[in-house]
Amino acid sequence: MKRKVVIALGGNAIQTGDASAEAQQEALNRTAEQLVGFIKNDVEIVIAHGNGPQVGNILLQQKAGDCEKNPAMPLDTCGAMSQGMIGYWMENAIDKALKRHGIEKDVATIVTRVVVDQNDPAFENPTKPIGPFYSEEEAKKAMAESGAVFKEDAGRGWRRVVASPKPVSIHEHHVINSLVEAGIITVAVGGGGIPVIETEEELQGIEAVIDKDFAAQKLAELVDADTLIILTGVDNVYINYNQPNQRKLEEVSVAELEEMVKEGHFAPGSMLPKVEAAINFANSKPERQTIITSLDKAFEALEGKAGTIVSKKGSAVLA
Ligand SMILES: Nc1ncnc2c1ncn2[C@@H]1O[C@H](COP(=O)(O)OP(=O)(O)O)[C@@H](O)[C@H]1O
Ligand SMILES: NC(=O)OP(=O)(O)O
Repeated sequence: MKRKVVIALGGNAIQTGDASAEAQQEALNRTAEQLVGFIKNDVEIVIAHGNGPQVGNILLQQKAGDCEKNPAMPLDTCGAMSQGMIGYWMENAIDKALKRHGIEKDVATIVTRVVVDQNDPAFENPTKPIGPFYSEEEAKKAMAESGAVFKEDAGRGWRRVVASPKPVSIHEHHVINSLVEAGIITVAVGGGGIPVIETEEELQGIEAVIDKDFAAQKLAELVDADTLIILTGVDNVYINYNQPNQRKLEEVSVAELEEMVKEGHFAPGSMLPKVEAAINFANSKPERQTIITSLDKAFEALEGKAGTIVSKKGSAVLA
């Protein structure tokens, strides 16, 4: 049986500072080249990606110009725009990479709606940073003028924050699974998916941005993937991160990682959601594993030779 892997791409896979279309497409060309390793080895992949910088910028662009003739779109619709934009760039980048390697395979993007609970406490406490960074002075001025919430983002500056409810279900998961089973490289739950709530009549968009790591975890469960790979800016997860006594996690069990969460080793706005998503997926079935690593190490990690590998039984190897 072929391996089925859901890959969640971190921010640096798409944007490394320069927010222009050219720079983001260039970053995706490099990302696609790394992903070819999976395809060459006959691994079926679903690609999920973030959208924090992009959806924030799209939201800002809504305010430009004549808002009567050119009305601003709400955040859920901006999320859909970011899925289309990044999916389009990703398709181009993957097509080019496949061509360079002489591989014939199709790639498709699914505009994905993700159902959330309208009573999720996240709606009362916005935490998801989107868009550009500001100085404290600029952020406080924008808060006073617009009522939007801005918070300091991990020592990097101030950013707007919006609600980030947990994904409950993924409306298009059957379609996504059909594509993957048909051997099509599938881009899905972009930006964590478009947040919707279920009413009796319809799926209704709601203003929020879902965390892509949690959405990728939910999708990996629903398409019955064997592995969830969370790609980010580091090769491994660390305990005592950035301290003289930091230690790299290689193979780790769910129970061991849960203990480390309790000890406060993982930063809430960055590594903690990844670790939580990793635990949830690995815990969902004994044969499932989650890998957290960098894009460069992704394929090596799938072979068990790199990254932090989380499974139900694990075997904590602290290097
Ligand atoms: N305990 C930890 N171990 C490893 N990295 C950590 C840890 N705590 C925080 N980090 C930081 O979190 C980053 C990942 O979060 P972030 O950049 O927000 O994610 P993304 O790649 O999805 O954009 C890592 O690149 C690293 O700098
Ligand atoms: N939606 C989301 O999780 O985006 P980032 O990964 O860019 O924060």
